[in-house]
Amino acid sequence: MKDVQSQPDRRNIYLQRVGIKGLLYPITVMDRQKGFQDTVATINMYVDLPVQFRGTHMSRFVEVLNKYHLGIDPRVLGELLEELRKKLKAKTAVVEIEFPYFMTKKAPVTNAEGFVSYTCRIFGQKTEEGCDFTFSVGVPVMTLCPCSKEISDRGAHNQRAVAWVHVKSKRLIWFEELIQIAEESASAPVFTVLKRPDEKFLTEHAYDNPRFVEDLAREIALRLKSDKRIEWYKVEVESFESIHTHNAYACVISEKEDFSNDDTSLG
Ligand SMILES: Nc1nc2c(ncn2[C@@H]2O[C@H](COP(=O)(O)OP(=O)(O)OP(=O)(O)O)[C@@H](O)[C@H]2O)c(=O)[nH]1
Repeated sequence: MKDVQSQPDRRNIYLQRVGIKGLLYPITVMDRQKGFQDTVATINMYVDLPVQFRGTHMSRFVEVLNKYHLGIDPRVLGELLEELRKKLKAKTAVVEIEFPYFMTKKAPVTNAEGFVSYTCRIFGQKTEEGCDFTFSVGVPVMTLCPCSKEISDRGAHNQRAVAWVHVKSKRLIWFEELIQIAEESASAPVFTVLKRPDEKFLTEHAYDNPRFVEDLAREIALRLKSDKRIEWYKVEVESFESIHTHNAYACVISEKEDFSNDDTSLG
């Protein structure tokens, strides 16, 4: 059978990224409470393609993933990326993994339990220089507006928001730790199961902790800045404003790195 992908190409155009996108795949991730958690990921995998090749060998991406998809952690991902580079004769290999991560949360007053899902992302890149990983988690929270509270005789507009926390770190940081930082920094966390006593508590707790999106981004950044394990961070807060047709947004990127490392654009 002719191997079209291996045919020479004469257009002299280097392709930074070729590969597969949107692969739904079962994975196992580390879980601080239970050891491991099975979930379903959407995976993108890319390599670079030198000018002389017509196409990459797409079947090899999934062949490599088949060997490594259990126990997704940085060591395993480093080996997966190195094997991709070798199998596809590439200089750079990239993997992007997004998955729902479930934690059981107890309501603040009644301890009623329910699963809350958090969107987690792992970005990994391997070049001749080495390996680079960014871990991200989107945390749903509540924000209550400080201005609305200050100027109104009664009440204050409040809404759900999402705080995206992106970190590069020297040592393992649990997603649970980043989730806790975001929830403690917001006006209030959000839950799946809430009884009336819980609802009363959260309503009053949020009112006592008003937060602009700027406040929440800064509060989270302060906590990340003081964590010696963290080499780089980016915090994005987007609040789904209850009184606007648009959202409010704030972003802070750690001053340690330039923006070129910013492989965490949302969407
Ligand atoms: N490079 C490339 N491959 C594509 C594209 N669209 C589909 N493919 C598929 O990629 C698959 C080929 O993958 P390869 O890994 O080259 O398959 P193979 O040559 O049998 O496997 P190897 O012997 O490992 O190279 C086929 O199913 C192609 O149809 C494309 O746009 N670009």
